[in-house]
Amino acid sequence: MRSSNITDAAPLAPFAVSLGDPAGIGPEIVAKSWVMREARGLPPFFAVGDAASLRAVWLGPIAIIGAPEEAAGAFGNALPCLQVADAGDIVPGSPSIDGARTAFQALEVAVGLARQGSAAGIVTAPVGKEQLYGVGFTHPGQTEFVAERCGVSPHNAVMMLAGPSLKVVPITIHIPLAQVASALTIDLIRARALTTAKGLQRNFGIARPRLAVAGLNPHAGENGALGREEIEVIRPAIELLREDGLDIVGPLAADGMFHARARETYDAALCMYHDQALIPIKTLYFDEGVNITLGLPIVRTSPDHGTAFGIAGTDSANPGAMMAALKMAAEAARARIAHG
Ligand SMILES: NC(=O)C1=CN([C@@H]2O[C@H](COP(=O)(O)OP(=O)(O)OC[C@H]3O[C@@H](n4cnc5c(N)ncnc54)[C@H](O)[C@@H]3O)[C@@H](O)[C@H]2O)C=CC1
Ligand SMILES: NCC(=O)COP(=O)(O)O
Repeated sequence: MRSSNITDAAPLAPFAVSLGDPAGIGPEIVAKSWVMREARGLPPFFAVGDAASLRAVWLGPIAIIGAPEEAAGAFGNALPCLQVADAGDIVPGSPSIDGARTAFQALEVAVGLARQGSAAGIVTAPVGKEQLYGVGFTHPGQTEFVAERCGVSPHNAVMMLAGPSLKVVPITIHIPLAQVASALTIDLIRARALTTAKGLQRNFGIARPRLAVAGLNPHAGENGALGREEIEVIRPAIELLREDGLDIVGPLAADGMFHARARETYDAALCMYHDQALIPIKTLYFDEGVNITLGLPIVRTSPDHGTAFGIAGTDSANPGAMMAALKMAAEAARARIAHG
């Protein structure tokens, strides 16, 4: 994959890191990232959530801050934490209603801080979607929530998962597999592709992004013998996107487009459904994969993995993806400054 030319000279405000579900591994990977801040060259950041969720899994220094402006001064000596709610009794691995409410509130506060310019962007630790749905969260995921708070329609907010040699975009995201074919429209593919191309320019400094589009059906439909979505929806969308000026190929057979040589031919793969996109990236880069939302006025990244309730509280969570998310957030913020 081509590398972008991003300077790391620009000074940045600290990033707001929502701690996610207090009973998941979010607090642990945020604390471990703070410990590794100098070794990994991480940008300054502050946690947003209930400091008790950090204390439940970590003995290190925490500085409770009253405002984001206090974070930069505290960051060198302690993990700054903006206390937003009381999650009640926190038992790592056992999610609760109060914990889900705290995760929701932390996300809300973090987005607000980034929107008002008090944070350079947001990095979101994992939430339990089932738990959030139980406390009135009506969006499929954090991606759509952040988009709405930023005034961006969900069609124009793109979920991209990124690792060192692969970037993928699911065109449809958190919907049942049985609904994928009917949810795929020319307009949706076109909106996602245009946002992806702009996002690659703006956040990664890739001047002329090359996009590859997967088919939906086996062998990209075999000219209609194995399904007609490629002929009726995907190919017409690609033709329109070429008229829009994009460098774009497809529909490609999905099973053959993720090997190493194929990955060198494009900057991002547009995939038709969640697992078509996320299986290759998580297989290659589970411990360093980053979920970045394109199309927003603010920078938002997240580790690619979930809450891992099964290992929460065991001190075995790998902070690699969280650290990669922090680094990518800083690179995206600097690229936006450099490229406008
Ligand atoms: N960005 C987000 O907020 C995301 C949230 N989720 C949520 O997470 C919950 C659990 O989802 P799962 O499908 O089980 O995925 P998961 O990513 O939480 O766990 C999958 C497997 O990977 C392991 N794992 C995950 N992160 C790890 C880390 N940093 N270090 C070591 N091992 C790690 C887990 O122990 C488990 O074996 C669900 O409620 C889902 O909604 C899932 C993906 C992303
Ligand atoms: N599987 C990716 C995922 O669940 C991330 O969703 P989001 O909460 O970042 O929208």
